[in-house]
Amino acid sequence: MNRDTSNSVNTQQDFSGEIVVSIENVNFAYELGGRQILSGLNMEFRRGQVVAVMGGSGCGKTTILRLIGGQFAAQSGQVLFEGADIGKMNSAELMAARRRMGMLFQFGALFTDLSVLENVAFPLREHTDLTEDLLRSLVLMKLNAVGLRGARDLMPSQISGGMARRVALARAIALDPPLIMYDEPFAGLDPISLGITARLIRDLNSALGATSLLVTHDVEETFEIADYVYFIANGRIGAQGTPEELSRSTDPFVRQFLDASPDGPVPFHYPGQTLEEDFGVKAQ
Ligand SMILES: Nc1ncnc2c1ncn2[C@@H]1O[C@H](COP(=O)(O)OP(=O)(O)OP(=O)(O)O)[C@@H](O)[C@H]1O
Repeated sequence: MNRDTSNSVNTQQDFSGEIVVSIENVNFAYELGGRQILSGLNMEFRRGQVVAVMGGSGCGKTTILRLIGGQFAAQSGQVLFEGADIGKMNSAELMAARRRMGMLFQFGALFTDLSVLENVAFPLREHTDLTEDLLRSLVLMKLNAVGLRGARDLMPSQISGGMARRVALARAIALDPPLIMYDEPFAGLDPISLGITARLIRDLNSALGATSLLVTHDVEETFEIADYVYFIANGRIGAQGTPEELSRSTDPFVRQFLDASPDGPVPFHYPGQTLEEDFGVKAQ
């Protein structure tokens, strides 16, 4: 399937916030493997928005986060963060840009030998010269925001998975970043923790006046909190729109996702050799 935005759910983003991240005509392939992962990709992330990036396994969602974080550079096109081209930054500029991005990785690992308080203090100790008193107050404010001020002295082994995710969230926002990127923030959470985490992502984004970029498979929770959703397929935007627009869509690609159907335009097989080439038989 080879789609672009022009034949997908046809909407214009009408959010007034300034553009924080802009992905313009990006083409990307990893050196290893050589397969084209992103092809002429265009996306915009505006201030104040919670934007979800969804799509099948291996379609390139995490790769998009890596290009924004500057871990990899696009072969062509631009990834702009606050107007500056991430791919052209030197290492000092990249470090400064990354300080303005909060990142919560899949299963947001905490440092197991540091207390909850010290986990959240970590980025502040790394990047600022705050006095101990000020640092402690800031950390307690972040822990308060995620409802875990009382858990400050516990070690990661003493808290639940849902609580650990909230501590990781507090750590991701410790430096008040204008951009927060979440890679599968709901993975492995029970339904209650999942709901709490989703609501926190929305509330923290509003409280910080930030932009949140969410890579996720969880349609229901995501559609509750996102302002805008991009569906990726074959390295391009397969569909985009507000959750309301997408929910009403009859596009087979969108429906396959929303209805979680195994059959549809999104292929089950990773691209590769044909059955005939591998087994010497013709597929029926
Ligand atoms: N460092 C790497 N080197 C080579 N290929 C890679 C590398 N990282 C990812 N890939 C490949 O790039 C493609 C996109 O990977 P990516 O992790 O961005 O997908 P994804 O949409 O986040 O998938 P999932 O939802 O399963 O996490 C995959 O086919 C993967 O095998």
